[in-house]
Amino acid sequence: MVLQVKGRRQSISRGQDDDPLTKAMAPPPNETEAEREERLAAEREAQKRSDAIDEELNRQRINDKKTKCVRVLLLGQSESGKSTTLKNFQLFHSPKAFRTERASWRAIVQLNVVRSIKLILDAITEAQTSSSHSAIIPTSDSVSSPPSLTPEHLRLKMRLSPLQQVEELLLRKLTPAGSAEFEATQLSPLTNLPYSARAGNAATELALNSTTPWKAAFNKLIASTTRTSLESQDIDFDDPKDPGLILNACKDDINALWTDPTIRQLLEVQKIRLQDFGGFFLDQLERVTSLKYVPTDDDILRARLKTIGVSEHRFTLKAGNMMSHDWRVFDVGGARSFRGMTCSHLHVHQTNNNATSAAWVPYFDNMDAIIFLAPISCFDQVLAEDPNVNRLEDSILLWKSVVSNPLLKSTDIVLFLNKVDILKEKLKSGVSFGHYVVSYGNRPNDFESTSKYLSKKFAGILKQSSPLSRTFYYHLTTVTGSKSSDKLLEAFAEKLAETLLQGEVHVGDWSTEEGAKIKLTFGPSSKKPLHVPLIELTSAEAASHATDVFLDIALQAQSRKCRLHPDQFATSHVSPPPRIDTARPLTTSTLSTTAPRLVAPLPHRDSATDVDRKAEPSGSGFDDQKAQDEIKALKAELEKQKQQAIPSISRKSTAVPKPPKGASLANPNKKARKYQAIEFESDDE
Ligand SMILES: Nc1nc2c(ncn2[C@@H]2O[C@H](COP(=O)(O)OP(=O)(O)OP(=O)(O)O)[C@@H](O)[C@H]2O)c(=O)[nH]1
Ligand SMILES: [Mg+2]
Repeated sequence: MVLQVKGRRQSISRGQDDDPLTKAMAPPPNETEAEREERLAAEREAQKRSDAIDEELNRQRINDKKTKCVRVLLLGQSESGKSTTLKNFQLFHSPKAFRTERASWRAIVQLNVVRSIKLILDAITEAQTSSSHSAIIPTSDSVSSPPSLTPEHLRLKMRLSPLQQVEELLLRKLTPAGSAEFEATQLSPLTNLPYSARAGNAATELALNSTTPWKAAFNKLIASTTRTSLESQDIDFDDPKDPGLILNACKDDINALWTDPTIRQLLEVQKIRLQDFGGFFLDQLERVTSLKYVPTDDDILRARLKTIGVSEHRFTLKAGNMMSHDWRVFDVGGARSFRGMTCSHLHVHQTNNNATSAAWVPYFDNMDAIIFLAPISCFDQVLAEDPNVNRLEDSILLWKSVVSNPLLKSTDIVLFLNKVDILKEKLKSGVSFGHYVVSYGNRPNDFESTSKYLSKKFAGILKQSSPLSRTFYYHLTTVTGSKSSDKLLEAFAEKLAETLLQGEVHVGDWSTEEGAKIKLTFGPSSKKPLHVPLIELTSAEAASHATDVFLDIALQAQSRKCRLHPDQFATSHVSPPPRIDTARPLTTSTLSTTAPRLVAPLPHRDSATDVDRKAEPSGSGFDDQKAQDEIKALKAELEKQKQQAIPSISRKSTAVPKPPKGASLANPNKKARKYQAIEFESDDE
């Protein structure tokens, strides 16, 4: 009988006999009836245990729902803004935790700077290899003639070679010892380029696996000797191996490269608009390469680090008098290889969207809501993963596959039409939306019309493709955006930080002796500097006071901790703030009056008023009659200045020549053909 069984198995599949699993599972060849009974009983018991575990898991899942845990999944293509949205959640609901990670984000911002420079250096290299250069420049393009590089450009390129070392140092800091967790130490490919030649050379982007404890790894490496006064984050500014030292030493060369008109022209010819890339910080070089640089909240939102895998973040949200809710937000990697979805069933342009790892689908079960991010500014860009696919086209395909997925039929989906700021800027600079989205035709090339058009298209797809009817929720978003009031404050804080860096606040008569009269001078190079003796402080207190107060004002004002009351901001348009003339150094009058003017009239007490209070060194010399008189005189002068003031705070960076606008980012004909292939079911407007 046993032989018969064996024979039957052999007849089913000879190969199975070699399979070790089949061998292990097979009953012993000479099993008796009693043994067989015993084995079957054991198997039944094992099955029972397995069912009990399944039941328990199910119960936990139902309990999760009962305990009002809100589960939100962030979806969208790579660079759509998922992780940035998550950072916003963290910033607003666990700001303390968010800010304790500044030290780690400092390294990411520095890496982003290095990345931008490398992209420029690559562009120079490409220009140098003239034969390939002429092959990739579309001859029909009016701005295609490459500018001539001078020996100075090549010298700059050579002088910036130590940046390679900065990158290595930063990566070593961020990556746990011996691990190869970084997807690559190479930097991002130029994803807005039409040239297929680039795709072959495309290096992978800076990325960290969500399971990599990169922040912890970074923190461990930081010695605790020198600390800033900012919210317990640890940055060792005195570390001789701080990569920021090299970056700081290279800052003039970096600036020379970035502001060079020939280089700007070269970037334009090669259709590189660095400003549109995530992690762009070159317009703020002075600040981000300063030795004491600490990232602001906005910097963290702008810093680019590609997500690999899936990460889960938990918050407790309390809205008004409502019960608090536990939220779980899941952030996934949006690059094609991490989606695990296929769009092959779609009738639009067939994409090579095959899954290599089914990372998204397991998270579809049990979600309360999905936030889907579609970056609408990218209508003229191609995917990093596939330079033949238009990014907007990819977003539409992905949206269609998500809303039509049966597993998600009862899940609410909220659409964020994101990167509105970049879209506005692009349209304003003359890039034609209709050129790429052919069905848009000759409609106005403005934000209102294009965003309305796109929202209707996304709504149409939802309506046609959802298995069950659902409400269309959508928002036009800029997830990196600060409020305009914050922007004004940020401009001020930047100016103040710049002034500090330039030495426009000067600590004189320095002494560590007890009772020494240390003098604080605002705007020492202006006509009327303001001297404030710090007579009531000990020298140690004065030192700490001067450092803490001004670092706090400059750095914390840039964070969202300090807000202008909206009304206050509105009036500042009517009665503009004093002009800070960048042609001359910040004067005493602007410094001593701008800070209180911006933050003091807040109607309620908040962190901003705390900062303000700290900003006035009361009891530290302001009772000095001479100083008081000077302040009065300066205030009068300020009033006079206000009459002539212009309604904006001009910044030094505005003096830097901006790149010429109006250049399209990719080969228009190629993109237009690609995108034309998308069939919107109806084009009723
Ligand atoms: N200007 C602007 N930049 C944005 C906006 N949203 C996101 N970014 C930037 O775009 C870059 C990419 O954003 P991420 O949040 O990392 O994108 P992601 O969807 O998580 O990408 P993956 O992790 O690759 O899936 C970051 O540098 C962001 O700062 C926006 O609304 N405006
Ligand atoms: Mg991400």
